[in-house]
Amino acid sequence: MQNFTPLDHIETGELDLEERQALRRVAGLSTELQDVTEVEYRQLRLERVVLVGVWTSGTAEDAENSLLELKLLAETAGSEVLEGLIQRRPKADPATYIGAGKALELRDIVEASGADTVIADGELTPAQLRELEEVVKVKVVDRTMLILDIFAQHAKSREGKAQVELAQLQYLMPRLRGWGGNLSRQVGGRSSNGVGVGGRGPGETKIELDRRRIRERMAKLRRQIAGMSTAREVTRHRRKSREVPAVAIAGYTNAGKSSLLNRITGAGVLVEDALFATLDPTVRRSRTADGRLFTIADTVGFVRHLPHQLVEAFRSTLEEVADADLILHVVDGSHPDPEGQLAAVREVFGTIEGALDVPELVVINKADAADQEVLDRIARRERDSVVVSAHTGAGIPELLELLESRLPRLDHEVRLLVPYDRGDLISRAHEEGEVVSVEHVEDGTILHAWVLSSLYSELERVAKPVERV
Ligand SMILES: Nc1nc2c(ncn2[C@@H]2O[C@H](COP(=O)(O)OP(=O)(O)OP(=O)(O)O)[C@@H](O)[C@H]2O)c(=O)[nH]1
Ligand SMILES: [Mg+2]
Repeated sequence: MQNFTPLDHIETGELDLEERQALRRVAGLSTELQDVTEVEYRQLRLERVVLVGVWTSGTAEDAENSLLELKLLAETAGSEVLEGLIQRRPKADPATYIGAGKALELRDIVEASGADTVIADGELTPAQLRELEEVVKVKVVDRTMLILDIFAQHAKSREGKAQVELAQLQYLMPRLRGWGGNLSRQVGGRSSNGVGVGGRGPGETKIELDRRRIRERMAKLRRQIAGMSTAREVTRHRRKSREVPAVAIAGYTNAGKSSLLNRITGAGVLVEDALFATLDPTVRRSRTADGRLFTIADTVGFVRHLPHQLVEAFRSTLEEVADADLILHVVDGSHPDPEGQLAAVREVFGTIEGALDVPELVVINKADAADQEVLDRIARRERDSVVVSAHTGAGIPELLELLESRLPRLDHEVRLLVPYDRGDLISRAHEEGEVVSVEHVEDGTILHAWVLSSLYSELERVAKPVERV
């Protein structure tokens, strides 16, 4: 087939399929179907998809990587990928995304493979979606919709859910007119109660809402999100004012950010070989070898062409990164294109105010599975980097050492008599600083410790210097 490059290694594994069918059978026996969560319900719907991409620039390898990532995204959303096709052309066809002739070929492939959905590797205009759908005769979903869908499946917290819904509505708004009479089929999926890929969240029940009501809903969500991020800001401010240094783990999705957090803190954070396993930032407290307290936060993963609606909606979460004292930028050294991942993440950093000013330490992860040559190549390019494996623990001591050397130091030594009614200051010295000794005497506690400047100035105000200790 001229111009169309099938990717034969894109087939979904047999085991995967078996697992899914097993899941389907067991769940189907249950009489409590209405009780299963939306995510579980979603897994009952096995979707068979064909992927299609337009390759306009870059190498053939880039194009393949992009489609392989789309395959992972599709599988993360619960689909079974039947085939992947790429068309080389100077730019996407304004009418049908791929060329008209290729659209017909695609229709034949869809028919022959029994696919029920086509996923296009880009953001399509409403008209392109509609026209391609008319040719191929099955639902067409684009990359943006797919990512929004995954986020909708994974959002757990109230804030995360609100952020995703806002992003979905933003995506939907300009498409309301374009889809016209097709709207309910488009948004609601293919069956009457369908929540297929791209159909979750603002689906059926909201279709009847007119634009004005959607706008109202969006305004309400924005207010809610603003309220929730205020609460977070208060927490963050409190953390800041106590001068506990903050480390943020950021990076491409599936790079191993949560695994690294677990390795460093022993926190039981969900690790999954899935994209966007983490949507709600987890903050943990940890200590350096010399006892200094710091916080370390896991964050939502980034992906190439992260829908701008999502960047917007998740801004408050991403600001966590801009506020940190240090960013651990995790990259998967075993990925075919780690440099591309680093660049994609930095592009998102560029859109968050202040994020580029935060010192960044590149953590090249999955050393156990990566090519030594590739590891060396990245390490040469990224001068401020360390090679680790969250799995085996290799390189973690070096990482911690680097991390410690980058955190604000406890550079004030105090020997003070703290009055008994200020026991809180003693607790803080234990929490934030390094206590050498405490001794209880008649009129207070004699504290000998190393502390940060904030606590130092407060101690200076209320405590009396002592000679001995
Ligand atoms: N071989 C190998 N695999 C790893 C390593 N670290 C993480 N992984 C695997 O990579 C996958 C993703 O790990 P996570 O820690 O969930 O990655 P994440 O960056 O938090 O991913 P998202 O939250 O989805 O963005 C899992 O299957 C991990 O087991 C490593 O050092 N070596
Ligand atoms: Mg994670």
